[in-house]
Amino acid sequence: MKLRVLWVGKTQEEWVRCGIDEYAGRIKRYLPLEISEVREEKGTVAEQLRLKEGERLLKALPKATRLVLLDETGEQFTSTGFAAFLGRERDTGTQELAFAIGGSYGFDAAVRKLAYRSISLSKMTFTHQMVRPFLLEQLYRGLTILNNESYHH
Ligand SMILES: C[S@@+](CC[C@H](N)C(=O)[O-])C[C@H]1O[C@@H](n2cnc3c(N)ncnc32)[C@H](O)[C@@H]1O
Repeated sequence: MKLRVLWVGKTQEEWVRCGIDEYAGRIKRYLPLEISEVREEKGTVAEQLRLKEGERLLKALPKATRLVLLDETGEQFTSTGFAAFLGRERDTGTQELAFAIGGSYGFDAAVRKLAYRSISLSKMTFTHQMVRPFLLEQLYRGLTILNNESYHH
């Protein structure tokens, strides 16, 4: 199974980029990972930004992908539960599992409609930039759990 992480807009802070690079590198020891970045839309009308960014996210998705949205209102997992979810996808023939992080205003209806699941990292709202290393760390943690390694306590 291949993992894909999609997000909207460039990573602005160097310290966020360091976290992304660190955990993306670690994940690649276990599974192929591709990061897809789509252009952030400029403007002030939230619906228009969501619509344009949604079109770009959908265009960046290969056809045979299972799409999981990162959303503060989504389903919550423990890290072991998330590892079990990854393991089920890996072991039941999912070719590619894609995790999408929305732009500053989240996702539009077309993206939500296509999604297979929606997951929350917390009931709190993070910036779309901060969620990048948080998600990658949880993917890495999940893969170490599946491999019975000592990272998770
Ligand atoms: C600033 S948030 C957008 C908040 C907006 N109220 C919404 O309706 O989604 C930007 C993106 O970061 C991600 N995000 C922020 N907090 C999150 C959380 N607690 N769990 C999962 N994803 C989160 C989501 O992908 C979201 O689309």
